Amino acid sequence: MTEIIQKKLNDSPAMRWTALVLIASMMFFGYMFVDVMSPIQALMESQRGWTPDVFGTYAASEYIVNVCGFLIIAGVILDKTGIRFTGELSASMMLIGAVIKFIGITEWFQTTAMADWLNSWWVSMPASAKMACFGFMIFGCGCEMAGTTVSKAIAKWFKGKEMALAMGLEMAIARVGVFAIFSISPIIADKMGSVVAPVAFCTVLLLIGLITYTVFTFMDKKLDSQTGVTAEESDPEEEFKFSDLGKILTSEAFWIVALLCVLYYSAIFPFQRYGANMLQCNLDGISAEEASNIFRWFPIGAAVITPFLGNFLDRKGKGATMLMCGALLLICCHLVFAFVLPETKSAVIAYSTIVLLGISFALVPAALWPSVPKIVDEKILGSAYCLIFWVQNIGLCFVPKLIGNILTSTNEDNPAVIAAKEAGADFIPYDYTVPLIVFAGFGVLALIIAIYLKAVDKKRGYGLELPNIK
Ligand SMILES: C[C@H](N)C(=O)N[C@@H](CCCCN)C(=O)O
Repeated sequence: MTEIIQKKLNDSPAMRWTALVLIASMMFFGYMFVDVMSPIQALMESQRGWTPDVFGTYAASEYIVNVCGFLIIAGVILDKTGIRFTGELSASMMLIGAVIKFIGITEWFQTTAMADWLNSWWVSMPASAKMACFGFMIFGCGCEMAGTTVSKAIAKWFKGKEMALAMGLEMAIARVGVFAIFSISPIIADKMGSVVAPVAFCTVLLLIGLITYTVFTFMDKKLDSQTGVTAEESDPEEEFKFSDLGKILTSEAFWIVALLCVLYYSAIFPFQRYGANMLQCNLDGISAEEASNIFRWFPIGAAVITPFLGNFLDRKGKGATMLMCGALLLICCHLVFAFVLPETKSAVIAYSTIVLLGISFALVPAALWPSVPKIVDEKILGSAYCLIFWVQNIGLCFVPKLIGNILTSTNEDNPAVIAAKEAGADFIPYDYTVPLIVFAGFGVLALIIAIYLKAVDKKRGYGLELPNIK
């Protein structure tokens, strides 16, 4: 008897890589929007009165609704409704949040009765900042939900194929987005003479992201029709149930990965906020711009290396070992920044440590996210990703504030800082030793958990050290 083997859409490399480009575009534009204001903080202060404190509140607003439980609901939505609906919902929420933020910072909005009312309470936060925070909260819900949806979509399309490479490429593309917006946001603001222009530009890009994801949903529908997955045919046994959430939360492997994730990322993303300033404080006589130029090798280095490590993971495995190496590198880098750089003030050490930190930032994400499908069932993968993001978002929301407080309190008696403040200097030479030790401490805990994960993997046989390509 002749068996007819039907080729599925994702069996074609051209089709599955096209799908990746379409979904990664949405994240590329999303990551651009996240950081659109970061390089124009000084302009926001002069044009809209956003002090560093207002900026801190604005940055935290991205995560606050997620931390309050939205990501748990997002996981249920993702597993109940699937990647097509959730992706569209996420992209729409990102767009709606962006539009609110755009309106909030326009010249026109500042003249409205609503702005007068918003200015009448919590007066240290201007009306523009309150509206921007509200928009950023909605955007943040959409962006984090999109991040988990994209991971589930890649796991579906690349299962048994180049899954880690695809996840690595998606993250690399997103990091290029951060690099791109850091470069072009000040140029657009300068050319158009307003902080509104870069935000408007990124809002339009989010609309394009919604369109690219919509195109992907047609491809995904076709794939489901080929694999025979339709709403009517789905097996009740295979359907997501609320009790599955309990299964995830009582799984030891889930908590190991979630804790590793929050500890590692707490020493990365919050550090990213202070990194350029830390370099300026530790290297004598360099400007903020020169410090940023050194620091930008960090995300770009990670973007270049992540796909190669993803490819290595697909073919050779060694995921748990990669997590350990990444955490170890992180500790070494933060300790070099804390103790070696202030003594030597060497640009060579600064550059090489930034590159090494970039390698760490490639090793851990490249190994961490493709490991999740190995430890949880596919039907609860969306919830597992969302719950990991939820734990991680708690760290991302509060660690920047913690580091800010530590930086302020450990520099209260610093004569150089006191003198610079009294002179009204633009640049304050902070001593970053204690915050950097705290970052290294997160790395030590992440390393201990990574070692434990490797031991658990050996015992339970999750296959974290095995290649993905079968
Ligand atoms: C900030 C966000 N929650 C996050 O963890 N981002 C990861 C990538 C997660 C996988 C995306 N599909 C990152 O390393 O940027």
